[in-house]
Amino acid sequence: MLETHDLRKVYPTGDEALTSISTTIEGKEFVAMIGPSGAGKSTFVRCINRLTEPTSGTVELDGTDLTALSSAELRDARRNIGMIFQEYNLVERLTVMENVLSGRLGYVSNWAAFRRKFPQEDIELAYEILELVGLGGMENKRVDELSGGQRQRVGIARAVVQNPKILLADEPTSSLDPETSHDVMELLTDIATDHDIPVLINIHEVDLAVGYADRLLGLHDGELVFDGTPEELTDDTHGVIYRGEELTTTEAKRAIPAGGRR
Ligand SMILES: Nc1ncnc2c1ncn2[C@@H]1O[C@H](COP(=O)(O)OP(=O)(O)OP(=O)(O)O)[C@@H](O)[C@H]1O
Repeated sequence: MLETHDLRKVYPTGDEALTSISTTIEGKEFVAMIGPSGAGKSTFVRCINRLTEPTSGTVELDGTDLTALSSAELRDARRNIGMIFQEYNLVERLTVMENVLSGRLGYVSNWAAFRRKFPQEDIELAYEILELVGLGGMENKRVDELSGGQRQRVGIARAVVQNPKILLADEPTSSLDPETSHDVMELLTDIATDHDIPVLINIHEVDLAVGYADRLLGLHDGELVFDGTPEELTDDTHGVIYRGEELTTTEAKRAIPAGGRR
């Protein structure tokens, strides 16, 4: 279970990207964070694994406060957090298999990691996950020979091979065409369900969020102003998230978290 308490981020420029975000994500939930450009979606996702250092507040993963860890401890803890990036963050000149296995680097000794020697069971797991993401038989292809959608599948496979406790995705569909975006969202849904891993993504396309997520978190100006199901995203709540409007109906107010805009 992931829990954030009063998570706040102020960048050195003085921009307050997150005000005080408290929320919980658990089970096999597929959660999509939505909101206008600059609302703080990316900052929130990146604060969870401290790719961006939060200014204050805590992030607990299964009871461990990640914000209190030393950098060595954080390296170990990050094994539990799979991360999928907008621009894939793959090593282009390496093969699909080498990229996927890099998700196991945190589990092998430094020497084995240096020599890229992985146990047989890691290799078998990687094959299994490549099948799962629809890349069976492509393990020896170089990543720079793949399409954007295939690259993102490699990125997803690399995150899943870690056996993480949560999967985070920072704009996983932004670089993809609409059809491929649907495929990737479907894949993430299947992973949440079949692997029992909660998935948290931040996403621009509201229709994709509504079509696939179990739950939506709406950010406006660094404030969590909506926490509800896709069905609860009405014109009214949409206005709260995207235009900072006040709520007018009681139905909409039900979907606003404690501490959020009322
Ligand atoms: N490295 C940074 N240094 C200073 N300010 C930053 C930095 N990164 C983000 N910000 C600011 O923090 C706020 C939130 O940015 P963030 O990228 O988290 O929003 P977002 O909702 O993900 O936006 P988008 O949908 O456009 O990617 C914005 O005002 C942005 O300008």
